[in-house]
Amino acid sequence: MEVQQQDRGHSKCLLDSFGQTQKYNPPSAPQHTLCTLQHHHAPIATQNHTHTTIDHHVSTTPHHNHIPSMPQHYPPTTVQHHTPNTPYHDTPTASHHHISTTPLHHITTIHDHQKVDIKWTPQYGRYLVASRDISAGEVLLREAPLLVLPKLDSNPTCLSCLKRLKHEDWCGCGGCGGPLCHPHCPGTNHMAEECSLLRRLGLREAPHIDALLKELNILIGPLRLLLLMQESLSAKDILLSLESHKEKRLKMAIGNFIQEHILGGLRSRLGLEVNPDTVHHVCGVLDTNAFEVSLDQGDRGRALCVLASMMNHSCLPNAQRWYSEGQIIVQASRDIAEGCPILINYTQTLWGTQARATHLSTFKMFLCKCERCADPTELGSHLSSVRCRECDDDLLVPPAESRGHWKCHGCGVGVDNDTVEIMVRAGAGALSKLREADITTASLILEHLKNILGHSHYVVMQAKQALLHAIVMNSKLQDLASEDLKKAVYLSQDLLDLTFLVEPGLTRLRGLLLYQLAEAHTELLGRGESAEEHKGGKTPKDDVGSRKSEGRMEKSLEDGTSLEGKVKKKQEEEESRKGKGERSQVDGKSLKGKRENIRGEGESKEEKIKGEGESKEEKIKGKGERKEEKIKGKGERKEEKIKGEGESKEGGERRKEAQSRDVPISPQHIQRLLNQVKECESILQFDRLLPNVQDLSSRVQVLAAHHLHV
Ligand SMILES: C[S@@+](CC[C@H](N)C(=O)[O-])C[C@H]1O[C@@H](n2cnc3c(N)ncnc32)[C@H](O)[C@@H]1O
Repeated sequence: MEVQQQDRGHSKCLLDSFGQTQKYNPPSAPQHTLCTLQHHHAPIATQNHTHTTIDHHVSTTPHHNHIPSMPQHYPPTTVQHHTPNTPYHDTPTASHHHISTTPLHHITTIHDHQKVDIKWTPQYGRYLVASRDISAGEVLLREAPLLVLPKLDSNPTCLSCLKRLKHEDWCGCGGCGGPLCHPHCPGTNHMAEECSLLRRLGLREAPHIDALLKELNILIGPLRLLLLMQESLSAKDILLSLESHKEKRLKMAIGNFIQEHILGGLRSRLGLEVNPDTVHHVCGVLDTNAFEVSLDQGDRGRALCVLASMMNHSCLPNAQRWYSEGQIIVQASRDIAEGCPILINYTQTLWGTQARATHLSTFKMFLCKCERCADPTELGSHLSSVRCRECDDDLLVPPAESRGHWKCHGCGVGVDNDTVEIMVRAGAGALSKLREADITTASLILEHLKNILGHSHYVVMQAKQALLHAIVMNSKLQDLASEDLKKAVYLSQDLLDLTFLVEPGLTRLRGLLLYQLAEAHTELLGRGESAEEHKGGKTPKDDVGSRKSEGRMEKSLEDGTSLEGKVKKKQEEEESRKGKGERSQVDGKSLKGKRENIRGEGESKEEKIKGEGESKEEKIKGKGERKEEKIKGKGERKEEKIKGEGESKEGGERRKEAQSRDVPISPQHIQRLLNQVKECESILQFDRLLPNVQDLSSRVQVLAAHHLHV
């Protein structure tokens, strides 16, 4: 496709041949999606003028007990109020607010099997609920985004297909000079109107100037939204109805940034006459509602999906989203009963409570009050707890109140928040070095972090994840020592245990960990070796074993505070919660069967509870030994600290011993591996990793045929 100059004096965009009615309409999007909004065209402002006027008034001022106004030209429907059998207990039940949810409703009804409704409460705003019982793994909705945008960072990104480009390695659009991956890029996102406005930035004249690319990067999102609003009344109505937290943001640093750089940039650099209110609103809409997505080619971008953006947040979610073939897919990760909210995680599973709270209050303007946030131990995972330097044996647990002291369960010492923050910051600094680290470096950093923060902290867990990644994803497994492969097996099992507490269900993280576990195990089995199993055998002390430090180890399973106790309790809770779920049958399989699959790896509940590292009996026996070790070990540990080993000598030796011990391959090993790969394949069905999983699955079949003689 050739880039041509237009008569009017501004360039014709590469994508002109797609025509106006195709704008923002991803090729694979079904006809009945939001993209049909393009039928309602408003005239496009002429670009011959020095200033283009985009002047929308934002009428969505959030108000107490007042539902944000929605477009009027749709028949109003009644908002359903939340029923009290859900985590949203404070929902009003008496009052009846009326709201036109129709633009959103319109989207929900386009689906053959409508599974979601929209509800509203003053505290939570609008949110999606399941309109019938849903089983884990079910797809709840698919939606083509209204807009797709580059990710907010300074790297050049193809304006049309959003491919991330190497710094000097891109061609400039013949019109505006903006980055494109190829003159014939098949993407559909860089449109004529945008192209002619961006020309004023001067990228054609100075294409590789960092400052200009950064400017482009911050302006492109709001600009695309403003152009869409100008072009389509329906889109405008919908966008104005989305939450932006404009009023709150105006009082914050982000408000000043938008005023100065975005409003200023749109006006002075692109020559647009824009209403400040509208600009603040669209920026807020993007920050509040757009999802960061992994695009099909693997690059990151932002997608604004109207219906999916109605999902509220929980740090203990029951749903997750994927982006595949130009659509957002929302999938239940756990069973969801009719009327219950569909909740996704706006943050990361492996972040501690303070990190999650900072993100949510800064970018999403709310404080999460979920079960995990309310529990200082984070559901027994101790992801935020740090190593107590005083007694060296136990963990400092965060205070229930934000101002209180962190308390050690073992020696009772109290430490203030600032001290802990310094420790965490020191640890988090080391994490950045882990991104591209090789196995040796990643192992060293992990040991260093354990030494600073203890074994359970989220920074340490992220380091474990990075080491696992370095072993399984960044290396040729055939070239690795069996030691490293066994390490990968232990790390993935440890992280799987953690997800059972803080992210139960059929989640991407579980799928990824199962994949990594199975890859490492398959390579080992191919060598005629096996890793010491998590259940049945003992896990090395520095992994699951040591996450329950001595103090906590002394607690029995029954009191529910040890890791096993939590896991057991969780399983029991799931069991009783699922009692009702038994009635629902999917593919002839009971939910119980599914649950076993979730908990997975083909083992019985009994095995799981008892098998997470050691039997109860061993624990009781171990108690005495540990006490003894504790007394005698103080001196040793001091010495070890100086040496900076970060784990007890015995622990290290036990780990090495466990890793190098020959474990005979049994049919159970093979069966478990088959189950893991099968589960992983079903979890990652929308993930870009799927081809790798399918390849692994074939290799496991061959291995199974060999070992099971089938
Ligand atoms: C993507 S929107 C979700 C839809 C939104 N509730 C609405 O009415 O438009 C994100 C916003 O929803 C609200 N929200 C989401 N999860 C919440 C939660 N767990 N508690 C309180 N507010 C929440 C916050 O205002 C947040 O900025």
